[in-house]
Amino acid sequence: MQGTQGWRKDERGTGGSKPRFSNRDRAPIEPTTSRRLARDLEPTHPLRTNFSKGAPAPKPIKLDPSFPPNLQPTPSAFIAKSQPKESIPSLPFSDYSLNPALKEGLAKFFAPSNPDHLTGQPQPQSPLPTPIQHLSLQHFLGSKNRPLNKKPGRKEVHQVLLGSDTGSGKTLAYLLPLLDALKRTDKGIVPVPPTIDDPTIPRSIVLSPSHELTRQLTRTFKAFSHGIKLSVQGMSSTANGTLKPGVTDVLVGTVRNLERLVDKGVIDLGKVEWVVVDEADVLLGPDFEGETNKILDRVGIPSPSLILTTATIPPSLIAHLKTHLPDCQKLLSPTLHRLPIKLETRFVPWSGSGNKLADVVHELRRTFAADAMERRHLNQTTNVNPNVNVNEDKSKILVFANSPRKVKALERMLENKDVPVLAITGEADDRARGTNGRLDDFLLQPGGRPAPPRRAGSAAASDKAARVLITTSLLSRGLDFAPSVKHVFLLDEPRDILDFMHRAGRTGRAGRVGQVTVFGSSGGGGGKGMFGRHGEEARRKGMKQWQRGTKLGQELKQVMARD
Ligand SMILES: Nc1ncnc2c1ncn2[C@@H]1O[C@H](COP(=O)(O)OP(=O)(O)OP(=O)(O)O)[C@@H](O)[C@H]1O
Repeated sequence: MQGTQGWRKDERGTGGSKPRFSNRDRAPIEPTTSRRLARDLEPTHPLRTNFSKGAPAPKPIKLDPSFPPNLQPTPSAFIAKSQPKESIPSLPFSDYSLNPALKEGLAKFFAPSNPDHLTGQPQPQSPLPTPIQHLSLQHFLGSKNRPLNKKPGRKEVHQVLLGSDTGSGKTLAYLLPLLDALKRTDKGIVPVPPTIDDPTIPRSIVLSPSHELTRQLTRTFKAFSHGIKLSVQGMSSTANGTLKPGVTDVLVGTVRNLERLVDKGVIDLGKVEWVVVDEADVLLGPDFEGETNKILDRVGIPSPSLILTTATIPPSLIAHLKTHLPDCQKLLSPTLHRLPIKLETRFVPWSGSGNKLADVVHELRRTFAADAMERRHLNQTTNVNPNVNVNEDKSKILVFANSPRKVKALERMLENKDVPVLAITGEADDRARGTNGRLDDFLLQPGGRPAPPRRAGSAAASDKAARVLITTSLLSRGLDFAPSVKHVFLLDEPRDILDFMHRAGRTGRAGRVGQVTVFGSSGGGGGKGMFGRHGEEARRKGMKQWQRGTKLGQELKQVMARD
């Protein structure tokens, strides 16, 4: 099983990064040493500012009529809780006051379904909670060391922001306390069996920005819901036929789908006790804020608990919190706004041949060849189980382009060269049809199990497995890609620093090694893109200096300082 190997040392056993070389004998790619992009910015993060009790009274806050009355700011605004100064302890999951069924669920979730592909050895059991999981579990549930002082019979209402880097386990950080709370307040009474015309009445809703993420989150929830005997439904498609009527404990869906079905009367939000806004920087950002607010507005219970999760905190989210959720507690892991620890960044200049796509294809092939050599070397030097088919774990590459046109162009080129490829853009017809289809070959399934088999005889089943997925930012949010996705290629420079972090963060997840390759950055020397001339500088001086000197670093600084 690959998915649950936890935060352990370099899996390749290579002892860290080594100098890599770009294609066709061009300039060497600098080894990257550290990925902590914003190390020196951390202390100035506005959300880390502690407002002591004696601080001057906050200015009056403007109310926003588009926001639900129950979530309007209150006079106690801006009394932000300070972050714990001590380092995050690493208690096992068993030390938190978590429902026993969830503890069992965790053991199963992390239990190896297969021995390690390469060695055939059993994999390490139950990893420790990640920092954000610790912060969340301690906040919501308490632990043996620091039990919570809960007043019996008093309704708990939470407003919490969970902020942590990509791939750091934010899903479980909210899933566990949510299911625990739903179980505690579950009355377990079904008064009258619902009829087919009755609406679906969720006790909690989990909002996600895309169908693909909705399906993946639903699977993760289902991995736990059976043991704890709670019901979970996912709005996996735009059709509403799959939703069961009556009370459901968790409903996962995109904001658009949810809004549509609430309008149609298929879903009734009158009993929602908990709202989770996953990818809160997007869903409460300019593109989705209106729709998300409308949903929050229609939640019937006056003060539902609210959990926001994010890997990046842009100014828009800071502004939203200040205006609408001033009492929201910020649980921020020390790794927030950093690239994952084992993610290596490379720059590959264009060859100057005028055919950029050919350069990309060349780099794809070079990368696959390098991975194959590495695997062969590993096979020879480690105790490989002869019964294991090492081909199963061939590496995959996720390519991001900025436009569907470019996605299509690269897809055509790869197909012409007989490279099996999967291309997904927002325009793809089948995105809304209820399954992730071939995308599942690239995604991690709960507990690291292999992707569900396709129906025999279907076109997808007979396809040669694709090892290249090309997409736009559509798939850059929240999706948990399989460990075999070892590389992310950025065909175009991302629009901004936050986009870069989300795209790059699809690999190097859960403490694994990964590599992000940025094309064209060091070739031009004066480019307008995010990396621009700093790419050249990076190549010359190495990554360390680049982190301090680039637009990337400056943008991040501005994001932090603006507030
Ligand atoms: N305590 C843990 N130890 C080891 N692996 C874990 C742990 N908790 C979660 N994981 C695994 O880490 C991976 C990433 O988790 P998850 O998708 O929740 O990250 P995330 O922080 O939500 O990322 P993103 O910001 O990209 O949405 C998952 O495969 C998950 O199973």
